[in-house]
Amino acid sequence: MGLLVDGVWHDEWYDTTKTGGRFVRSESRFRDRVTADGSSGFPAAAGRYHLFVSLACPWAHRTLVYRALKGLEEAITVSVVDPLMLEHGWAFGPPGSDARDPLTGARYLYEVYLAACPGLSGRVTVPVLWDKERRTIVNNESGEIIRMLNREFDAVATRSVPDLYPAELAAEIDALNARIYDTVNNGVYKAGFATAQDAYEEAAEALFGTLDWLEQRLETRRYLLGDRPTEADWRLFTTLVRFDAVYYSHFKCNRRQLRDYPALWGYVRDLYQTRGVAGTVNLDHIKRHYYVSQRTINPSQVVPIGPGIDFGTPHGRERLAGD
Ligand SMILES: N[C@@H](CCC(=O)N[C@@H](CS)C(=O)NCC(=O)O)C(=O)O
Repeated sequence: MGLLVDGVWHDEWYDTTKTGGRFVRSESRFRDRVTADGSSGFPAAAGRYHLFVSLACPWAHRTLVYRALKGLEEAITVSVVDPLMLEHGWAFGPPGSDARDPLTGARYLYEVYLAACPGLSGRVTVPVLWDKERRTIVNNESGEIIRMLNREFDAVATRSVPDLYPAELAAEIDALNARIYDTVNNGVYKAGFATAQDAYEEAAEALFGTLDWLEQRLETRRYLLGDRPTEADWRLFTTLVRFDAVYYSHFKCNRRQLRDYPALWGYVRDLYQTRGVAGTVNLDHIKRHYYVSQRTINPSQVVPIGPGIDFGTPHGRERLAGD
């Protein structure tokens, strides 16, 4: 865990002293776009772009879900970092190894950031969308990368899926995303990284307020916006699939488990069983990343043995008509 300051890596944990014990996520730095027509300077093409991901990370996971849904596995290559994020940040091999990323030769992800921008200051996060031709980072904001994967790569996608951000639903998706980002996707981190009781309680109460609200919504709708999944569902999915294994215990989000919510529990299994998605979920990386890397929360670095979760059991949600 750490960050770059003027191109030099510093090993330090998030500083919450100036924010009343509250975790404040920093803005992503690289915000260019790949476009189908190339007007942005980054034209969509098979084999040109690469994703750096962690299988543990819910933000990176979004990009892997889209890549699988759209059949972009051949067109967009991937490097997976080691699940442990320790003193050098994300690394391409386990601690102490000399493993290097086959594409860039880097040992640590911060070297990839420095290749794109020497002298950079800021956090080194996954996912990263990398352009092999210009040898630079196009974008490191998952919400933007999935929008590109949704539309811009259609000429090279091998599976056709309905638009996940259709114009007629865009406003509703944006509104759902805003609440879900603040209280659920980032909400679990705000609860888990809080270093003050009030900051923790505020985040945890808001999180369960939204989960109760989503539970009600999903009692009558198969997906958040009706009878087919959209971007809002996939953004929620990557947090929910980690909930009982890490957020419930490690991040103290323990008023209820996901499995105590009948609709949400069926919903997450429904999404998990969507073609291609199960292969993007790696509970071993997820558990090891959080429990071992985040030593301020779990100093012993012991990884719990449970819970036993089977996302493959029948969910019965086909019977729900959209509204
Ligand atoms: N806003 C970013 C957030 C990505 C992010 O925070 N990723 C985490 C992993 S779950 C990370 O790499 N953290 C490293 C750090 O904060 O130093 C996105 O959605 O792409």
